[in-house]
Amino acid sequence: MFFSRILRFHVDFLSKKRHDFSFVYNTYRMASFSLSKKKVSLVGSGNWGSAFACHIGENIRQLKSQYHERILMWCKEEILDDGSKLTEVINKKHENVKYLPNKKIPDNIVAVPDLAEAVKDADILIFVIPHQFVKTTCEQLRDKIKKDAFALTLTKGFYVDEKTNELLLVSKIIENTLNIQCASMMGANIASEVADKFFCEATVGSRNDKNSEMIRQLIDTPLFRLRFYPDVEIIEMLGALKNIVAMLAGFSEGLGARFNTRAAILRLGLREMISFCRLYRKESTLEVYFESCGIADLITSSLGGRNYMGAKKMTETNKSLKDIEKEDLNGQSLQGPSTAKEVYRYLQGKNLLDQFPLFRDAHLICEHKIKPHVFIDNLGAHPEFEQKNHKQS
Ligand SMILES: NC(=O)C1=CN([C@@H]2O[C@H](COP(=O)(O)OP(=O)(O)OC[C@H]3O[C@@H](n4cnc5c(N)ncnc54)[C@H](O)[C@@H]3O)[C@@H](O)[C@H]2O)C=CC1
Ligand SMILES: O=C(CO)COP(=O)(O)O
Repeated sequence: MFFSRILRFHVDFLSKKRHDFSFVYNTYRMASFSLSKKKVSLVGSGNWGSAFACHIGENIRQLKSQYHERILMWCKEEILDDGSKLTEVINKKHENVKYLPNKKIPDNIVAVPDLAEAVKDADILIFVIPHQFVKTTCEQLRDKIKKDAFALTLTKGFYVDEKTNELLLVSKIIENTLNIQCASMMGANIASEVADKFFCEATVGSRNDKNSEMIRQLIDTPLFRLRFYPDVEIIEMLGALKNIVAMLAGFSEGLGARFNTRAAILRLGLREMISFCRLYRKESTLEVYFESCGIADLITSSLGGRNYMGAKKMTETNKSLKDIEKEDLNGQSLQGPSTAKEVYRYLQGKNLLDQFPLFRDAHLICEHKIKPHVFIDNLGAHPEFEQKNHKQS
C-alpha cells in the first residue's frame, strides 16, 4: 500500500513533467505488477531439491506476469573437496555438482546459503529437505516469513513424538511452527529422471483452492502432470512409508529372491501402508492409494530408488547403510531407515508390531538385529493370510 502510494506520486510527477501518458502508464503498470507478483522460494537443494529446481525454474519463466522469475533456493553451505563453496559453484556453473551432477539448473535459480535471506518475502515456500532436518530448519524460520505465505512439502518422511507417541507429520510441523498452511506433493518422481524431463505425475494434497491453483500453475506441465486430493496427510504418509517397502525390495533382490516373491513383497507392503494410514485416518478413501503417491511411487522406488539400491547393496556387501550414504551416495540421505525406526516405535507403542511384520522387520534389519533373509522367511505367516474368506462388499 505504502509502496503503491509512492509509486503513484512518482507516476503523477513524471506524467506532468513529460506529458507522455503512455510511457507513464506502462511504467506504472509494470511496477505495480512487479509489486504484486508472487515470489517462490525453495527450502532445500539436495538431489530432489535441485531436480525440482530444474522443473519449476523453467516453468516459472512462462508465468512472468504473475510470478517473479527468480527463485531463491536455500542451500546449506558446504566446502567441496577443491575448497570451493557449493553455493558459489551452483550459481557459477548452474549445476549442483555434489547432489545432482551433470544436470543443468536454469540460471533464474539462485542458491543462497542464508536461510532467512532465501525465504525473505516469499509467498510460496517449497520444502524439500530430508525429514530429519525439518524441525530445526522450521525453528530457524519462525517469525522470518510473510504472514500470508503458504508452504508445499515435497519431503518424504515423518517423526513420532517420543512422549505422546503421536505421528508428527512434516506438513504439521511446518504449519504449527510457522503458522501458515501447508500442502503436500508426493509421487513417482525419481529426481534424475525429472531433471532429464521424462514424463511423470504426482499427487498434491491441498485443502485450499487458491493455493491449489498456484501449485497447478507452477508445477503442472504436459511432462509433469498433477492430480489433487484434499488429503494433505495421507498423501504425505504414503510418500514416507513407501521408502520402507522399497528397502525391503532391495533386501530381497540382494538375496536373490525371484519375481513372484518380490511382487508379493510389494503387495503385502502396500497392504501395510494402507493399514498404517488407516490407523491415522480410518475413513481414507481407497482411491488415493492408486494415485501416483501410492502404488506408482511404490513401484518406481522399488525398481530404482536410492533406498532400494542402498538396501540391495547392504545385503550384497554387508556395508552399513550409513557408509553407503557417505561413500556411494556422496552424502545424500536415505529416508527409509529413519522412517522405519519411527514407524517401529509408533507400532510398538500401540502394541501392533505383529500386524505389520514387514515394517517391523525392515527396522530390525536396518539395526542389524535380524538378518535380511528372516523377513522373507516370515512372509508366509503374514496376518494377511489369516483371513478365511474374502468378504463381499
Ligand atoms: N531424490 C529423489 O529422487 C526424491 C527425494 N524426495 C524426498 O525429498 C527430500 C529431500 O531429498 P533430496 O533432495 O534428495 O536430498 P538428499 O538426499 O540429496 O540430501 C542431501 C541434502 O540434505 C541437506 N542437509 C544435510 N544436512 C542438513 C541439515 N543439517 N539441515 C538441512 N539440510 C541438510 C544437504 O544440504 C543436501 O541438500 C527427502 O525427504 C526425499 O525422500 C522426494 C522425491 C524424489
Ligand atoms: O521418492 C523417490 C521417488 O519418487 C525417490 O526415492 P529414494 O529416496 O529412495 O531415491
